[in-house]
Amino acid sequence: MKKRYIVLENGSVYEGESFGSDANVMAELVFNTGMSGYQESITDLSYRGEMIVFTYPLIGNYGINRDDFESLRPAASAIVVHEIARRPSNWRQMMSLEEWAERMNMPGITGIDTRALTRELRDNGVMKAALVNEVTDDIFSEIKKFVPSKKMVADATTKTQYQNPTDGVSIALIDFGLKNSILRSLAKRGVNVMVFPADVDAETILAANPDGILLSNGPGNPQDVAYAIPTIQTLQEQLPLMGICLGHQLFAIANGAETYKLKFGHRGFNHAVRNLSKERLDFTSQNHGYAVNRDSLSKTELVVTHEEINDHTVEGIRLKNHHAFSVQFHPDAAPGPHDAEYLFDDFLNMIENAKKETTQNA
Ligand SMILES: NC(=O)CC[C@H](N)C(=O)O
Repeated sequence: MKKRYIVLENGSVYEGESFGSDANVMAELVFNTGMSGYQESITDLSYRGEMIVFTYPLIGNYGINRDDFESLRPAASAIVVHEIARRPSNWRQMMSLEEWAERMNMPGITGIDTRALTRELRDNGVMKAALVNEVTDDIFSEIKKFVPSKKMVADATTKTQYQNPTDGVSIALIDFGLKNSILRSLAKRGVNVMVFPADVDAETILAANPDGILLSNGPGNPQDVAYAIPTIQTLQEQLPLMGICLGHQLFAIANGAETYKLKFGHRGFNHAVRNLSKERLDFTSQNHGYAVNRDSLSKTELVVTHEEINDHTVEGIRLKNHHAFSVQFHPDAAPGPHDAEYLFDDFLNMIENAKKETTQNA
């Protein structure tokens, strides 16, 4: 195997061995604490522009299967592992992670002390980094100069509108880089899903006559998706609305709140979240580097509904006097626990109640 290096913007260099593509890449280096679920994470479009360090020491031990894709190609820029499994074994396995990385041209590095690397990221915060074949003299200045794309959502979203038609309730899903498991969660509930590109306007959505609006997860900084804000503002006045992850952050911004970048984010699936109204704790699947600023909520009509139990960051909000709420975590799970899936049912109930109110007031 060929030697490869991870070079961090703070000057640290880690040596390992290449798998998959040996192209040089620059991205933000983040860590994921899931003990499994690498296939879902690597293909989750929210990871665009990010290189994932897996803290679990053996990655790839059950290979790649047909069912767990969150999108059909790798979304992460590269992956960093302590040890890539050489002999994966699982009844669902189609091929090894290594083989898939090669086919998909995804760069990877193995043989890294991921514990030391993660500690660096925890102490310093997430950093820009390069995965390279050679540590050149000018690599550090190149990393410093590297600016992550502000068009990640535009690159991840669907280019055309499409539908998963059923006779059920109709939900317009705005795709900021959606995970397949959101579609799976809606399909399981018989929802007629209409998926729209991220830059859709409110008129186009309203013309399709949906019963509710769902804002998906997605990559990058929510402040780079300012073009979606007027659409959200118009739609929340007319229809029940739910937001997930990036969709949650955009819903917050649309209502006057602010977002900020977390030091090292939440990426894993053992993040316990308290539902403040039900006094209920759920283990949740998370993948976010930004969060809603709690202090900024005081000047809005938003209330906090969920918080992370360790760092108390805002994990859910709702809009007073409206059928509209959002969560920072993934009720669709994948990877991770299904504790929070009830939120899709809450949303469908909300849509039912809103319909009843409209009929009563008519
Ligand atoms: N999973 C997501 O939707 C992530 C939202 C946003 N890109 C963040 O990192 O905070």
